[in-house]
Amino acid sequence: MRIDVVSIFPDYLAPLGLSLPGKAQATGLLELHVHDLRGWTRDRHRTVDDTPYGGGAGMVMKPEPWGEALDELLEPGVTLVVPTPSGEPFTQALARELATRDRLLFACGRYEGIDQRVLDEAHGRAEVREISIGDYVLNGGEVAALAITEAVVRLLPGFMGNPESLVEESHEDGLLEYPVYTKPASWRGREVPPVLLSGDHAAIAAWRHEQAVRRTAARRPDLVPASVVLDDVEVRPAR
Ligand SMILES: Nc1cc(-c2ccc3ccn(Cc4ccccc4)c3c2)n[nH]1
Repeated sequence: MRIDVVSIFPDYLAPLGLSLPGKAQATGLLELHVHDLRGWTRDRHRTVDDTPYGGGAGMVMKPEPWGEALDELLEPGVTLVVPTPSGEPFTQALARELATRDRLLFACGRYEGIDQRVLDEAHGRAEVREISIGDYVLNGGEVAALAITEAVVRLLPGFMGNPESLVEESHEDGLLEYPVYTKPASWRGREVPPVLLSGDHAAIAAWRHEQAVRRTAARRPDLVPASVVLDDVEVRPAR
């Protein structure tokens, strides 16, 4: 997979060269290119923003630099990913979908966002996904680009040492992760649940599933499948 990121803060994406994406780059499974949007400005001050039509606080990112950046980078077969507070929710299912693409191009906005005409024009010639990583407001798209990239890259075949670890993890089966333990068996007077030391793999799997269902019911009732009934778990109604 090739990933391109356009931002006015390219250094913000430096962490992509480390840890998981870093390893993937080293093994040639991921090609990462980070670009400074100002490289597509034409004026002496390298202007990327201006006041909003219709008034209001803040500034809006000008269409011209983005238009020229996308002219160069949004080639056929590239999926444009635009982080935004008003986007479709980023989920594990969406991460799996994006992991099937050959190329992703992240347009990281700042200020109050990117002139809408840039996105409208892009829709006419590419797959454009406007994505929110949560119901909170960031100052720009870079943090979202880092999060989406990490969630996608770890799903690509060959990137994770043990692909088995992807199968039973949080949200893959629609449930939250069960609690995990490691040595020592006793720590500050707290013991590891005995079933985990039993060697009974069927009992361990059953215990882990029940723990995942209980934790999901308690913390994310919105994720609990309707078919599951738990008589002794307090399920707080969704707010
Ligand atoms: N999940 C999520 C994504 C973002 C996000 C993404 C890109 C941008 C570009 C500018 N801003 C700031 C902004 C604040 C308010 C209204 C509109 C834009 C961004 C925020 N916040 N939260």
